[in-house]
Amino acid sequence: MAESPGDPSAGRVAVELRGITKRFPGVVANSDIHLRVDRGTIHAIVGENGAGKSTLMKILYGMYRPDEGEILIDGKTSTLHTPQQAIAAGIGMVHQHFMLADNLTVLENVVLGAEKVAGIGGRAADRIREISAQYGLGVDPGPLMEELGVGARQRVEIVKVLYRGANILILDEPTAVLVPQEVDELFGNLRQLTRDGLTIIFISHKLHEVLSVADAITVIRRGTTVASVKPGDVTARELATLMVGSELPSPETRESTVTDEVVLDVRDLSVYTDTGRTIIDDVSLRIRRGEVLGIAGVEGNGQAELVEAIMGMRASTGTVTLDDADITTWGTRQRRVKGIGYIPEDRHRHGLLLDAPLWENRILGHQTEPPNSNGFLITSGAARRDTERIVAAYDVRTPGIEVSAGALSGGNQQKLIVGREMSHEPKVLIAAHPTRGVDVGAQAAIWDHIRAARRAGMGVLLISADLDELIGLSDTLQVIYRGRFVATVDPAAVTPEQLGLAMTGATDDPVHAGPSLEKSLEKKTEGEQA
Ligand SMILES: Nc1ncnc2c1ncn2[C@@H]1O[C@H](COP(=O)(O)OP(=O)(O)OP(=O)(O)O)[C@@H](O)[C@H]1O
Repeated sequence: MAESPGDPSAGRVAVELRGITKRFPGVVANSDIHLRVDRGTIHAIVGENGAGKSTLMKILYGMYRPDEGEILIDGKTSTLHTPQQAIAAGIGMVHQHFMLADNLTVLENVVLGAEKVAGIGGRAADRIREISAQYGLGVDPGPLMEELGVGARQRVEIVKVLYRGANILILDEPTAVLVPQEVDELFGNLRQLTRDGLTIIFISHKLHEVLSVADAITVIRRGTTVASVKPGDVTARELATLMVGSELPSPETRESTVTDEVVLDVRDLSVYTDTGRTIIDDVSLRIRRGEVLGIAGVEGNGQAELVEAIMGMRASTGTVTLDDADITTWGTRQRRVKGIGYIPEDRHRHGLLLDAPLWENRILGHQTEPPNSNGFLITSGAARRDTERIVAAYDVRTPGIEVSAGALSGGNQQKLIVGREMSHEPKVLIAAHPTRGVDVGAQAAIWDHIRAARRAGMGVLLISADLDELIGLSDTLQVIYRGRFVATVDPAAVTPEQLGLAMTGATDDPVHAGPSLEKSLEKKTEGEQA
């Protein structure tokens, strides 16, 4: 339907959704959604886990067909039944998990699949430079993707959708993987894009960021739009209340529960690529009972490899001791049974079987442990009952434990994994981004669970891109840069900005410069031997 003549908003509304409803078996994911996004603005979509944000964005990008409702782009009713149709209508999606191939150049990645739109080779490279210059994105078509950091990769994703002619960009939690400086840069880029008339729609759980960058905010709750607000009119607290009906939590942990008993001792760990490049360079760490050791670093500096080596998923040199056992040569399963819990960074590759029901996912990785097994056989009744318990204790929003894990919203998948790993009362929890993608309410609940387990003596290795979380939960903080620990930071004295700076390799700031843990470990070891 065309807009009515004389409508004062004529030409201003880039996207209008009228009465969008989308049902999945047992769930109404979107129910009578109404949304108006003005052209040339940044519009944030917020809401608790499972509220229906991703579903709505997938409808707008042509990945799902709505059961009811109408989509208007620039005032015209549009049929968006495939991403191709959405792209033709000027809509682009910047995914959170970058869809870029590491072994190709920026040019190749941008052009991939779009050759028909703008040609290839020199012409395409020129066009990339042009787009990059127009919006101040600083993207050069030449380098290989693997040479680029996270912020730069995200800008390549943005160039990629602009190259395909998008003027409405959807970003799914774009800041989840960025350090504060990169977040500022991204927001600068987004503002530049809107100044040039583009429209940005983004999903976020970080309410302070939403308030600082958005021109308008729409709140979705239980599948429907419950409020549309201007950032100047609400506080983060009010926004949280609109979303989840609870107040903003704080990760701050005041009491210390650190003991003298070392539970995990990693010495001289190195990891190499197949071609012999060093990814982890002689790293040592110790975690004591009741201690959270946080690792801060820009993504891609070796934290993923460090975790995988400690879990026995990746070949490494050095030694790993858990309690009194040298587990250096043990497989991943044995390490889990001995008491290492693992919340993986990539929940789809390492954490869940998306096609399997929730209760089978409860068993995953813990096949030989109670309540999943009696030592010989899988005890599915007990596993089912325990899944019900986890669903209740961790507030996993699901129609039941028989639905497949892939049908849960991202945040609810994460809650299931955290619940499963905590259920086995691990001695050590290796937690990579434990609250990534979960809403403020669930985040507080996960922090509480981690704090309680720490009080009971669990040691935690925490990797997180959320610097407030790292600073708030950690007893000790190490900064990892290019595969090495480059600084030890006191979480009680550092600000997120200072920590962000340290993560980029700067070491002249008095707050984070200090003796490295490796050095202090060496000293301690010498003392012990003497
Ligand atoms: N493919 C699917 N099949 C069945 N149910 C689904 C599917 N995708 C989503 N759902 C359900 O629809 C509801 C909305 O999910 P959606 O992913 O849109 O939430 P969200 O707001 O993006 O959550 P999060 O913040 O956790 O990412 C949830 O109850 C979810 O379980």
